[in-house]
Amino acid sequence: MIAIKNILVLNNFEEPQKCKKSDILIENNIITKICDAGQLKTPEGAIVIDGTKKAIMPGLINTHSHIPMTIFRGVADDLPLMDWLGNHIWPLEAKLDEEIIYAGTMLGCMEMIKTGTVAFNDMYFFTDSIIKAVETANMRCTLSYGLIDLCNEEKRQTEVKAQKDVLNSLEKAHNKNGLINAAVGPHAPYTCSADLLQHAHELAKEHNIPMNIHMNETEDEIRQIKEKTGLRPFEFLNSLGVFDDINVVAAHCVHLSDNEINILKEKNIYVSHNPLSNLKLGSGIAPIPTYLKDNINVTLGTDGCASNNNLNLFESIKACATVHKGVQQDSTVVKVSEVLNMATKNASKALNYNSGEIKEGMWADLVILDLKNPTLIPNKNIISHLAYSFNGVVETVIINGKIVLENGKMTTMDEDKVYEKAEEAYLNLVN
Ligand SMILES: C[C@H]1O[C@@H](n2cnc3c(O)ncnc32)[C@H](O)[C@@H]1O
Ligand SMILES: [Zn+2]
Repeated sequence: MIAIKNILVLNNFEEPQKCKKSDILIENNIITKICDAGQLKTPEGAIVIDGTKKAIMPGLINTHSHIPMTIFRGVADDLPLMDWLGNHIWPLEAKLDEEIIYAGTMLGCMEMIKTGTVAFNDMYFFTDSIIKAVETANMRCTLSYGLIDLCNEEKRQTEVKAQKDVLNSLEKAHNKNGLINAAVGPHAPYTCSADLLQHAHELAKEHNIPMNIHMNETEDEIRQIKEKTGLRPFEFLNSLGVFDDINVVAAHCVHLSDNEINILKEKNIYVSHNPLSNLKLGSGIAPIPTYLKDNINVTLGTDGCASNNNLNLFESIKACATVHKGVQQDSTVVKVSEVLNMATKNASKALNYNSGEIKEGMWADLVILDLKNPTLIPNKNIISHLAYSFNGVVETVIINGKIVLENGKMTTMDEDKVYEKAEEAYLNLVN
């Protein structure tokens, strides 16, 4: 049990004036009580956190990452997507092994936790190593294996077999404490055959799990699909039935026609907006204000550390809250509450979680901020600061009712060892 006393609860992004100091009780992995400050009787044996001069917010949820790619930080800067992937990232990924993946995932979990992220939706390879690291870190996640067949029948068969093993591992991991969840991850329309996309869709439906896919990131890939199929990517996948009856998290969604935006609406597709990756790779800027007007579900992601180059979701929040104002020359678009909801409750809905808000009965996935932080002062407008000024350095993080970061220190891992292993992994990757 954890009792948090006299803390400012940031549970209403729309009406910041209604946020007040309260006491919170966590039992097992659930928030069981929220009451006025001073009203909670501390249960015997509870860990007590004094929340004076602190605030608590829902933990952030990153809906698009490639967590082991922390090891790729800085390896291929200032290149466009296809050159970056084909000539730099994929050749290096051919050298990956279980140790590199484990080291990269440990570093990624540490970075996310220290910057207030409690859960992430990931697509990568070597899923067993990722599971091992995430279990050590005690993070919540939805993991998918990146399916790529480049329209080659032999490769498709290997991918289908690998996918089966991955789902078995993920099911076992999920059964331990529910922290690890499965998704299917066809990489993108330009790397997957129609058969592979349909196979992934069938699996998602059969297992009642989401699909995680890169969509319409660049004009170049859209041209490729149009040449091959006569249709734009969303139209092509829709014609295959790939969006039917499942939750789809579509990363990027930078360049969409009006008809494709209608497909987003009709099929209730969740957009994972990755503004910093799109800016760095020169891909473009997604029309988020249009999506918001159309009531499309928008969430936020970082993408991997070779295109961002960090996993601090507060940076993506600020980018999202500012870049669209500049592009549209309209400072009223993408409001603070909208962008904070993207990183919390919208993401929770996309991934079928019970978090993203601070309410009785919800999972205890929470982040405590020390208000004695220069980027949060004056302490008056904290919710505005979360979007525009906060540097992301959080004090305490609770995931599934367990304290994983305490006064800025990881409780689940030896930080120096993680840094050392990540340096070693980098050398093994590039040499
Ligand atoms: C899982 C595979 O996805 C690759 N990847 C990482 N970031 C991106 C991106 O922005 N667009 C397309 N593909 C991406 C990663 O390197 C793996 O190969
Ligand atoms: Zn990506």
